[in-house]
Amino acid sequence: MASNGETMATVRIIGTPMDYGANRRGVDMGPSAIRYGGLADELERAGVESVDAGDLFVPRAEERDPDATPPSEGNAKFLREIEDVCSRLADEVAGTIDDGLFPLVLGGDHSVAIGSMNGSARDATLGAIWFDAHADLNTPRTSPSGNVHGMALAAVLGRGVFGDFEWAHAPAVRESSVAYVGLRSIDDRERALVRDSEMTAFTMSDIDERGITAVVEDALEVATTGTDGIHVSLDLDWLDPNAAPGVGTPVRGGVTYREAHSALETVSKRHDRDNVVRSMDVVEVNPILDEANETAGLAAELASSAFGKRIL
Ligand SMILES: NC(=[NH2+])NCCC[C@H](N)C(=O)O
Ligand SMILES: [Mn+2]
Ligand SMILES: [Mn+2]
Repeated sequence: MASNGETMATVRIIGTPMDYGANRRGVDMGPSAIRYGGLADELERAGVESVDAGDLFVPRAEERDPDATPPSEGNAKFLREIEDVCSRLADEVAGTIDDGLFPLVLGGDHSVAIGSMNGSARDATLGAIWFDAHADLNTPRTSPSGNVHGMALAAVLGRGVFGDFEWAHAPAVRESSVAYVGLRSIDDRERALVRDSEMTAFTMSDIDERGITAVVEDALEVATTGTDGIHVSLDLDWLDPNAAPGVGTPVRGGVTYREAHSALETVSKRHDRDNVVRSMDVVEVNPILDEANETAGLAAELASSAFGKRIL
């Protein structure tokens, strides 16, 4: 993530057009919308080389074999479809890192992070920063919706039934190395899970009080301490709906356009110094709900800020 591309590895874009985790509502069109929103140009302007691996194959649920294992686990909708996609995504991400490239995964709903993080954590202990309005820490037992995007982080951490699923649980991601930034919408049963966890949770109130830079610097400390590198997971509903209307689960009171850029620049500056970021995903862009592709364009811009784009 060097500002002028001196030390930044080539970025490999991996589209994952999956909407199963959001109960199939259009977020599968995110990868095309983000590309159309100017991702390659934005990266080029940041001085970052990129290659596009195209999109992972995501079968339509109607085509699944009716004799295969049951589609869901308890209340978790489309869990088998998500397992199939995330297992292949994990291989892609791990292979990309092996090739010395930097995986940038375009979602898709937030359950793609299960695949990205499992791939990134295959040969390394991995910290993470979760930029999101939501904690995504439900399990099939606690989820009010049954939507796996609200369980993505719980899956990676092996909580509840996910502890039995090798494709979901990444033991090389320790809870104490995960930091949330920007939380503001947590379900009743999820609140205790977050409070009792070993994760560090920076809410919107923390950002109000301390400013985005101090909070992101602390989050970087949490995620880099005792790990080989970090995963950056960017859910576009982290931003205020004024800036990012094209998401399935918008929540008022999010970060502004400027705060978002500033946060990712802070990540990028740290990466310039210490080469800490291993992988990133940009998720939850829903073109059906967007206004003239604004949210997808913003996703492209924010990715390039993360990779070193500067104003001057
Ligand atoms: N990645 C997301 N947008 N997650 C939204 C989750 C919403 C809610 N907490 C749920 O479990 O259904
Ligand atoms: Mn999320
Ligand atoms: Mn969210």
